[in-house]
Amino acid sequence: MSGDTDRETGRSASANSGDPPQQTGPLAAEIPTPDAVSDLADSTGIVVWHRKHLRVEDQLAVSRAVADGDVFCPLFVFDPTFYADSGLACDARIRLFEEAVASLDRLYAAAPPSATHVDATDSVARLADTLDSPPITAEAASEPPETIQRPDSLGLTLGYGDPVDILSRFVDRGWHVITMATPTSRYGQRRDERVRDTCGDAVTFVSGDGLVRDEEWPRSDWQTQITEWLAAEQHTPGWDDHDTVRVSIRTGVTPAAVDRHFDVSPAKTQVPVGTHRAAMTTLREFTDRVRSYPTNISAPQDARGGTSGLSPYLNFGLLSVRQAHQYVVDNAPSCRGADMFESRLVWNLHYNQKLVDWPGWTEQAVNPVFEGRNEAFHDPDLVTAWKRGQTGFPMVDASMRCLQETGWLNFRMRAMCASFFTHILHQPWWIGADWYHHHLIDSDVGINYTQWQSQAGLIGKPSQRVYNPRKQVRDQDPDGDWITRWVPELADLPTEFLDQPEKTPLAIQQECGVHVGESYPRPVVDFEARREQFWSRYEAQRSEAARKLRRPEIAKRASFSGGYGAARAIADKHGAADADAPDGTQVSLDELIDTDATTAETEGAQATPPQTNTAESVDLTPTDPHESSTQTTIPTGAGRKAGEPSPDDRAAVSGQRRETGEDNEPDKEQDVDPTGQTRFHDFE
Ligand SMILES: Cc1cc2nc3c(=O)[nH]c(=O)nc-3n(C[C@H](O)[C@H](O)[C@H](O)COP(=O)(O)OP(=O)(O)OC[C@H]3O[C@@H](n4cnc5c(N)ncnc54)[C@H](O)[C@@H]3O)c2cc1C
Repeated sequence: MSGDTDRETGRSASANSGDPPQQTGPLAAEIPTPDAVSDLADSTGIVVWHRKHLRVEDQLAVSRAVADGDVFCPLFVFDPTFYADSGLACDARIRLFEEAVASLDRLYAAAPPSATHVDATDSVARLADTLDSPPITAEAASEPPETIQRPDSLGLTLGYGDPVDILSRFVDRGWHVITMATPTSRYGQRRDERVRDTCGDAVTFVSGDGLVRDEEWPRSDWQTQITEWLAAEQHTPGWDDHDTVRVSIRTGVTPAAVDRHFDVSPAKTQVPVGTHRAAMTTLREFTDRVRSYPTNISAPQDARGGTSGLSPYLNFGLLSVRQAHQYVVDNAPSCRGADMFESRLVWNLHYNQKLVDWPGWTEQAVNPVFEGRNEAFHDPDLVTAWKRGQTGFPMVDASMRCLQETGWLNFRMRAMCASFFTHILHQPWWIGADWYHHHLIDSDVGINYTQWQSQAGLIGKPSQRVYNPRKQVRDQDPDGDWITRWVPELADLPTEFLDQPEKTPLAIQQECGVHVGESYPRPVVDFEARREQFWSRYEAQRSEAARKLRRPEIAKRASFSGGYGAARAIADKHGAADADAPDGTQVSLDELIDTDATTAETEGAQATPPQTNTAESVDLTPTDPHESSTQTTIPTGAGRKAGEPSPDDRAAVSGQRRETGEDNEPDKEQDVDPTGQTRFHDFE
């Protein structure tokens, strides 16, 4: 990935300049040994390290700690890295997160067993040098709101500094650490590796989120595993079944102090509050109106109050995906809205599984054929026009302004703006993905970056979506209510010109006082010409990209829900005829054995005859020298759902919405292929 010039956090530079703040509590000497707290000899002390998964119910680390520990200490560490420029989160998301930590603190404070409090006086004193220092921009810092204040009786132990350092202090004092594994990349991945290296056997990452880890082919039978996990009993901490003692160390660190120190000043509007009560209320209210969900997904003004609004809560884990799923299954009427919602929760898992399978999604194009795509066309002026909502395409501009002001957009508008950025403006995908990641209050790395790569067409599937923002005006906002809410300078333009203001006759512009090119920009690019350029460039790489999917390591990265079988089916059907040899693709023994069965299952009646592999193209040597060829696992693709389109593939299946009201309906223009080549019907 090239430079960071297009990244923007919005945080004032001064807040992060100068020396990094001191590490603070709890200090090693202030951490009691487990024996000292429980009065039992050789007692087991467990720290539950919360990162995401900010809840106590259906939280495997919490349940394990309560069951297995004599003493347990729930801990959250404010990591200054997330507040620094490199953190990439807008202040609204940071505040929401702080609210969630404070809310978790209150949940613990109210939960049995009541805590043994330990005062960490040295840490508190050190705070004077760090968090209690005056805010950087005194006039800008307002008093943090009630939602991030701590309760009198503390629940969590709060630390501030490098989590690795603080966790190792606990380990040195005889504690074990348990935490929920989370799909991470970049800094989070490196931090987790440092924790493993530093704490060794004393730290356990548990996989309690339904995702499949530590398997060579995680997508093997994935759908079945997910379905079973969603229906399985939730993890409930056995507060009453165990005599576990809870410890809370009073360090003086509070969400409010951290917030004030970093001058967190959310500027967004309509942002939900980050409490567990609000999460539950949101879920209940959505369940009550779930019947109308299908008709409220596509139009941005309907979606704001019509989709669930649960994404920030699911992202920070105030609710688990399973809790939301089971609540709807148990309480919603049987209807299409409930079915659609439940399947979207599976999509959440599907995309997060992708990040588990390959953390590189944030940095590299998943298909190497597309690495560096559009870098040569990088045009900072076009990027700025897109970010600021000044492209001359009203639906794009309304969406981008709405994103910046509220931190939320519905799926269709997110996808349309991503498609426009990469396919029409021809800009590097990661700049747009980082921009979304900064502004979205629900930004989930596992969904945002994988969706971006998918929308940008970097996977290597033959199907592509190019949204037409003019058509979206006609379809989703025919009266222009939403557009003129966000692009008020078009309010007086007659509605029939809102899809293409530049086509408004001059006399009408004169009459209504909207002068295109002055009060509102002309289109920054020629849409049709740009779209044609995109298609021809894409066609030139399409078969090579499809062919790459045959390589096991690329198929693993792409992480189709249909597993390796789905990737190979695409390669066989759309890759170049000399599929294997030129790029040195290595095919495992089991893959060869499995070819017929898998291909037939994935493609059904349309199965492409299996390729005959030449001797040169086949490497029968297992890549791991410790692994004999018989130990090589069978690549996925077997099973009932093999080769079935993944959620993103489904987006390419036409006609679905007309029948189902599905949001992912391809637009009519998309079905018309100007070059006469296969686009949308490949998976039908
Ligand atoms: C380019 C792009 C970036 C995106 N980035 C994010 C992101 O960072 N975080 C995020 O939660 N969603 C993201 N989405 C997916 C989707 O737009 C949001 O989940 C949805 O708009 C959130 O609103 P909601 O909770 O009311 O959704 P609902 O329609 O009520 O859906 C319920 C939940 O299902 C999941 N879900 C819904 N649609 C999708 C989808 N297409 N893919 C994966 N999961 C889905 C989410 O967890 C969501 O909260 C992105 C989509 C695109 C096209």
